[in-house]
Amino acid sequence: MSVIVEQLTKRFTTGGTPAVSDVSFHAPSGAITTLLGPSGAGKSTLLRLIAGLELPDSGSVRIEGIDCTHLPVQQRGIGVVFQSYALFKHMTVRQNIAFGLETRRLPRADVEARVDEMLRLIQLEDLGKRYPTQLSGGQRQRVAFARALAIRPKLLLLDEPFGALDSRVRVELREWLHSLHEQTGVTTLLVTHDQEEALEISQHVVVLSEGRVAQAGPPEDIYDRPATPFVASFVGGTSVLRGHVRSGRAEVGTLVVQAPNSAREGEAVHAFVRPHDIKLAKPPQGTSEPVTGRVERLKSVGGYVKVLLKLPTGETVTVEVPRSEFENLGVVEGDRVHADVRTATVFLGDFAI
Ligand SMILES: Nc1ncnc2c1ncn2[C@@H]1O[C@H](COP(=O)(O)OP(=O)(O)OP(=O)(O)O)[C@@H](O)[C@H]1O
Repeated sequence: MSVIVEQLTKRFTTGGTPAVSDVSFHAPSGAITTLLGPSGAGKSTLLRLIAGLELPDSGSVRIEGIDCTHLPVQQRGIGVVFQSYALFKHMTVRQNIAFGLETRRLPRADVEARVDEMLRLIQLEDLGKRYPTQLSGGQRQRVAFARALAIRPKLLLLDEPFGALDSRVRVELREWLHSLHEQTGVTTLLVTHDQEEALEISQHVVVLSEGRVAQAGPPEDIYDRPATPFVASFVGGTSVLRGHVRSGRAEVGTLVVQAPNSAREGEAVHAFVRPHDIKLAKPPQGTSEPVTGRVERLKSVGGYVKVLLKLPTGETVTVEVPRSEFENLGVVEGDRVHADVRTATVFLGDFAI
């Protein structure tokens, strides 16, 4: 059960900028595919086009090999969960889960059995008689999943399903979705702007920017081998440094990193450096040897310390140092330090980001 989207374009205003522009991608069968991108990238519009809640100007959507581009929502075999719970307030949890089954006129006993199965799946067996207002946000969202899955959809579409929840519940439900997916194996498309969520729970990621696909592939590829400066800066909390190619290496500020093989002497470069890919060292006391930069700010964030390093060029680099390592380092704000870049992604050329 895969989804193939081909050259999909959608404009909301005639002659205006398309919300989705010539988008093609493949969501593999049985996998979780995330549509990842910043606000306004076109993620929800794309999901709504696949669901049949919007019609494209051009292009096609194929679900399980069938061209669904112009099929009504009910005939696409999909389940949808939105950010806002969208449960029926006047119905109990059981009635909400049964809703889709009843509209399909299934025998009563089959409906009851399926609702019981769904309540077990979402681990809310004891709450079937409650109304949505008597549930926590996380529980409501689990009911929304049960309702979407009850009809045995071929495809599950999730539009920021954890977006309205606090960060602790979000992380819990992320784990929960992972195991739910292991149990059901339903092909899933998840819209999120949260890169950690995308990298953690999906097997395939489609990064969108301004209505277009910036890169698609397994999460490791997106993280380790970003194809464009946009992907490199959007995924991984990178610092961007400008510089030039000198003797086959990229000199960015006081840092030196590997340049692409095709680099020409003197060519402009942008280096994208991840916060945990820099190693800091304090120069021995009393030496006047040149350093990489000065520690402008230190901020302890849970298990690591965020160090803002100011380079002589005026550029700043964010470095994340594990707490234990930071204590051995012994630096305070204002200290001058050495920095070594373990790895960086370098793009050639002069461009705006
Ligand atoms: N019904 C609509 N009418 C007009 N413009 C729309 C409509 N829906 C979306 N847009 C526009 O299309 C573009 C893409 O919006 P979309 O909601 O798909 O982005 P998104 O990536 O899901 O963003 P977010 O993460 O903020 O929800 C935006 O510029 C938005 O203003």
